Amino acid sequence: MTSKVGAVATRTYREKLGPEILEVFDRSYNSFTDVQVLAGTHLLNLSDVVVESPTGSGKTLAFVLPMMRMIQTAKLQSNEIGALILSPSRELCSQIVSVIEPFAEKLKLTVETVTGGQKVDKNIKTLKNKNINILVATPGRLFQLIQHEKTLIARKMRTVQLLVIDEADRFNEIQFEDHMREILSCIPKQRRTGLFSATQVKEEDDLMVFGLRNAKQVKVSQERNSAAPSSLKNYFVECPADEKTSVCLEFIRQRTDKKILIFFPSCNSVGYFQKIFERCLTKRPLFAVHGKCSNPHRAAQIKAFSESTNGVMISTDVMARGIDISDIDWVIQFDLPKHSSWFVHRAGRTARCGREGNALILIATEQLAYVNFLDNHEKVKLEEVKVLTSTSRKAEELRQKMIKIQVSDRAILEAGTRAFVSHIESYAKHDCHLICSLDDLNVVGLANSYALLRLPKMRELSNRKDLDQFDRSAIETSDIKYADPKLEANRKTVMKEKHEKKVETLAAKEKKRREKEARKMKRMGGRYRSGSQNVRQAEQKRALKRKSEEEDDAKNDIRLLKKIKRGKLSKKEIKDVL
Ligand SMILES: Nc1ncnc2c1ncn2[C@@H]1O[C@H](COP(=O)(O)OP(=O)(O)OP(=O)(O)O)[C@@H](O)[C@H]1O
Repeated sequence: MTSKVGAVATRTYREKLGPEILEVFDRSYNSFTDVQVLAGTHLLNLSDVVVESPTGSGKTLAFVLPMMRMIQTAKLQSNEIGALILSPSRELCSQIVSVIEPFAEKLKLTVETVTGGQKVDKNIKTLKNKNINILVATPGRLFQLIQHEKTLIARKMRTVQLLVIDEADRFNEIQFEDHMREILSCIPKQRRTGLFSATQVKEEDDLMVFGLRNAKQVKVSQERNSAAPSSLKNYFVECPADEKTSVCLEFIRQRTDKKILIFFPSCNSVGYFQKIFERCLTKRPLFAVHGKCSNPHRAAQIKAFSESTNGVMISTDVMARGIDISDIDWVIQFDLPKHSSWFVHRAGRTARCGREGNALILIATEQLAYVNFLDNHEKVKLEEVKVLTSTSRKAEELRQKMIKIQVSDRAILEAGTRAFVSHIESYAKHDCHLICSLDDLNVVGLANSYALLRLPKMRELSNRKDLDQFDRSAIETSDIKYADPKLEANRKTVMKEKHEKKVETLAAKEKKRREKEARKMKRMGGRYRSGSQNVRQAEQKRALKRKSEEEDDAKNDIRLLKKIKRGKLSKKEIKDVL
């Protein structure tokens, strides 16, 4: 990496750090990187800093070195916390601690971490009983501890000289805002604050939340003002959506001696493709991590991948930021990242600190606009490559193989469906939906890349007209068994119970229907009966009425006849009668 910082500034900075810190630094490094001199100088001059420097440019030491010096000169008591470092993931926290430890050992300072995945009561015991000079924490866990022990934590942190926020632009995401506010309420305002990231927040009010005072802006960029290091070559390969998995595998197969990191959109995608890749890349060491794995598993997988020479790691964005594995040759992105700023962080897992590195993103034909977007908005220029060994015939052969793998174990069938669902859900939320919308995505093609046997019903796909192009497999999925005998036995029991419940429900429905029908007939019958009854009654009434009318007529006639016989009828009356 060519340095743009002058020799005088570098020398002055070295002198400020003091002999003990330099002794440890000189054991591992020949010279400072630019960001280390620029950011370190400002912090030691007691200025707040907002630092933006490409991935892999040495930002960790850019805050660790001045931090150690600040604590050393503050002459803290053994149980006083001098610095608080916040980082978004437990892996990054442990990575930062590993950089701090050699310096802490030399200066006889103590470092502790509080992160997710650790037991809360263990964290509280550590805070209560241990001497801590440097605390490295994930904001979520520290926030949780403050909820439990605010007084204790505020008391422990009243001597904090420096607050460092690593991957700072992440902390502007909604879920961190409350955490940040609560944490800042526990540390002194007269501290120094340093924000570090390869893609820094720009808006003033986004910076306000961190309590900065007259912060110095440190921007170290290389060509085209990009957050990507100049030693990183970025590529894209255009492929039909239904050939993505095939292209990805062919690309890996062509690089048998390379260490490759592949980003998938979700935990479920990582879980599913781990099972597929295990059966397709049989000779390659394969590793997988995602946010739902336990701490020990994640740490073990990352360590094993770091130590491998040609390993393939499939991961979610839990490895997208900060993770420092120096000899990754290729980073592959299976699909667009959820946030476009993450593209640089993902790709920046390679080409660390001046080393060469390559990154590839798989772009479906309908996503090509993303290439220009990256060029214009993330200052990242992508060069097109072809994966000539991947053909539509090979993609279909792979799809058939993936179907066979799913048929061999229901757990993989279900993992594939969950993976596809979470892929679509993630895609529906990415921040470039104006240029790469879900509506434009070839969902049926992507479903074939996942080798789905059935298209799952999803709210996100409910209005689509193209789903009937999906070739629904003739395989009866309900016949696919779990490979795990216990799961299969349980499934059979569940299916039997479901069947019996269904029979019962149908029988109950039928009974209810019959009863309802009977009641209806009864009502109808009654209404019918009462109807005919009424008719009869009406007829009877009419008959009675007729009868009484006839009787009245007969009586009138008799009365008239008598009048006529007695000559008592007037001419008019005779006329009326006739
Ligand atoms: N002065 C230096 N000389 C040589 N290598 C260095 C120097 N400082 C740091 N490195 C190495 O460079 C690599 C990247 O360092 P670091 O992880 O701090 O970069 P970063 O800028 O924080 O990257 P990211 O943005 O991905 O978090 C590490 O392997 C580190 O050991």
